[in-house]
Amino acid sequence: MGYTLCVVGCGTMGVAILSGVVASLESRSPLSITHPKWESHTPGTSTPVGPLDDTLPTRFIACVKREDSVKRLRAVFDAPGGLSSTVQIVAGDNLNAVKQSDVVLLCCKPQLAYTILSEPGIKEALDGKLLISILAGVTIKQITDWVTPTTKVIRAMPNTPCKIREGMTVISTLTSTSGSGGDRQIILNIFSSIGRCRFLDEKHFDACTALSGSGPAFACIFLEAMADGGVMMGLPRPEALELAAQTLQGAARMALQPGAHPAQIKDSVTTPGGCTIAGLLTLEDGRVRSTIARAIQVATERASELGQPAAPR
Ligand SMILES: NC(=O)C1=CN([C@@H]2O[C@H](COP(=O)(O)OP(=O)(O)OC[C@H]3O[C@@H](n4cnc5c(N)ncnc54)[C@H](OP(=O)(O)O)[C@@H]3O)[C@@H](O)[C@H]2O)C=CC1
Ligand SMILES: O=C(O)[C@@H]1CCC=N1
Repeated sequence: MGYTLCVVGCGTMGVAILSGVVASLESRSPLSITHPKWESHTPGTSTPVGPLDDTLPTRFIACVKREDSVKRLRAVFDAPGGLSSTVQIVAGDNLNAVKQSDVVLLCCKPQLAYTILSEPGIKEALDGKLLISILAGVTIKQITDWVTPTTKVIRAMPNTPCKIREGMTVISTLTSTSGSGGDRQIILNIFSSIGRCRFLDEKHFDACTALSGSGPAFACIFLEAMADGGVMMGLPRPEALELAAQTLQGAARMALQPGAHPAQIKDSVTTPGGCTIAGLLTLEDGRVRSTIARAIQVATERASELGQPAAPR
């Protein structure tokens, strides 16, 4: 019942995904999370208290490189409401973790993927398992070439709001077999528990990486700039940030309503001769639309380079 999910390279995104998935499981009732065991540690308890289907993880392992990072993750997971009892954290032992897992989430830097997958025994430990890569710029074909043919390689592009279960994840599978049946359900269950998720052809992945993967950073620049404007006009900083963040959230939620369109939302705010049109014209004078759109274009082009060997300079 349930399965073990291992995050290899548990940094910013690994933490975001694990936090979201475990929080999602904890919000279900009755809940069954297996407290992890590790060879050199006292075995933890495993006390399922209710039914779970096989497409949900019940045990979690987070792998990092440095002992320092174990401490850092402990601080994250030991925080009030943290996940210390449900997530086993290990440094420098990817092989053991992968061996004990059914599904592996690869969350290291793109340039480390080959090195990690080439560690002795890893390929064999991945035999027949689901390997989900969130690496920017590294293709399914590249990863497939680095593992054995029985490993089912999936590509996903999540974003940091997964941490609060407001993520956007795009998923791609190269073949119908690697994304079929139970596997598809496993992937959907992981990523739909931490936000929205949709399947898209891999050819769109670099654009998705730029738009939704990098997007929280771009959105926060806009958010900060709005708040700065409020501060310039005398608003206290905390209130300015709250107003900006909630306004962006509200507008985004309206845009996600069925049949909604951002132009219609904009127009509905824009009273003829009013203050909104005055502000909008200033934004247009600053070429805000093409600047933002070009940022996505440039980020897409850069994403496509990330999985490639560095060109000589
Ligand atoms: N940041 C983002 O918003 C997004 C990132 N991505 C992709 O996610 C991936 C991770 O990004 P991010 O989370 O920001 O990166 P981080 O640098 O925060 O995390 C990388 C992690 O990999 C660990 N690591 C390094 N070497 C090894 C190793 N040999 N074995 C196991 N773990 C190792 C590091 O451990 P240690 O701390 O010990 O060094 C670190 O915890 C990237 O490929 C990126 O393209 C995708 C979508 C969004
Ligand atoms: O900046 C990056 O390369 C990663 C990928 C998407 C978000 N962060």
